[in-house]
Amino acid sequence: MKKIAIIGLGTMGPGMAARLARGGLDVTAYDIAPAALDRASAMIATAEKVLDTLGIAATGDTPVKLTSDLAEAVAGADLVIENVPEKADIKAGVYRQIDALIGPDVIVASDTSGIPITSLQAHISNPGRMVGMHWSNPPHIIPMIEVIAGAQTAPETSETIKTLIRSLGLLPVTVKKDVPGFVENRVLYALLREVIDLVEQGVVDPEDIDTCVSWGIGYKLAVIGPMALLDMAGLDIYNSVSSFLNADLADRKDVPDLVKAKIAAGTLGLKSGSGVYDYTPEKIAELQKSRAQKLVAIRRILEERA
Ligand SMILES: NC(=O)C1=CN([C@@H]2O[C@H](COP(=O)(O)OP(=O)(O)OC[C@H]3O[C@@H](n4cnc5c(N)ncnc54)[C@H](O)[C@@H]3O)[C@@H](O)[C@H]2O)C=CC1
Ligand SMILES: Cc1ncc(C(=O)O)c(C(=O)O)c1O
Repeated sequence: MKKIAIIGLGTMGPGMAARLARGGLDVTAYDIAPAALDRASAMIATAEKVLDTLGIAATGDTPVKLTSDLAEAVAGADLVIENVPEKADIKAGVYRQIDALIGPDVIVASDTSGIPITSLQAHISNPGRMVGMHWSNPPHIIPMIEVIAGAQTAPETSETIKTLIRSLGLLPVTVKKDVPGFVENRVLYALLREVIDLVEQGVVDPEDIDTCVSWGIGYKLAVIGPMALLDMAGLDIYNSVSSFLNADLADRKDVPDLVKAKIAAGTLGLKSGSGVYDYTPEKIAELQKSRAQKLVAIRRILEERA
């Protein structure tokens, strides 16, 4: 694996491009939107500084190349990673475009947050070469990457991606069934459903639930995984609490009203300056810097190299 094309340079693409290039890979990145290409250079430069802080030495010195030409991006690529919006029709259109430009042996990976790979690989002429490669945000800092095979993914395709992830010093997690949301987002969205419900019901304010989760279960889970936590608490305790609590937990099937109202108002979070909280441009810059510093410091401790 030498040459990688990244398609889509929004929230995820730039950090991923920087991380792969730091691993010695020859990365070319493409976006359909000129504004995204303009923003990408600064985002890649910021990610590179964080990688320096993480002590991840460069194994080559090929800088990420940016292009507005899809054919140029995928020319000679061994792997194409798709990072376009989480809309099945947009992704399908991109796969059809890529398919006409690449040979049958080129691996096509999707960073989809949870669209089953089996449905996406219907748009690729060699579906055996398509696989899910789900990074976590921010992709240059979080070392875990889910690898998901669709019904038609060849076992060697998944193996090649896992080998690549390990060669970068990152952690592949094999998702054994192509379920919506895979594993990480099934867990995260179970948490987010409950959190939003508690705020909507007036049980707790956003600031307090962030304190509760970050300094309670979040802090603990970084060291003790949830299955290990069951043993630490005692399965008898889980049995007692779950026998009355599970039936009371949020179970709504649709998008919560709080989120629908914010979307209707155009308040999407950091990207629009307001979401659950309000942000100034200065506050966003400060938050991104301090969050990266703290994530790097925690990662160094968890890797026992503080
Ligand atoms: N935002 C997050 O925290 C995470 C997102 N993901 C997934 O990664 C994928 C990308 O997500 P984001 O980076 O957040 O999205 P985004 O909306 O920030 O960026 C998507 C980029 O794709 C570009 N694009 C749209 N149509 C295109 C086309 N036809 N060809 C090339 N580029 C095109 C847009 O111009 C934009 O720059 C999605 O599937 C998402 O679910 C995965 C992990 C975390
Ligand atoms: C809210 C949210 N949704 C999806 C993802 C993802 O992993 O796809 C993330 C993330 O943090 O990476 C997320 O925060």
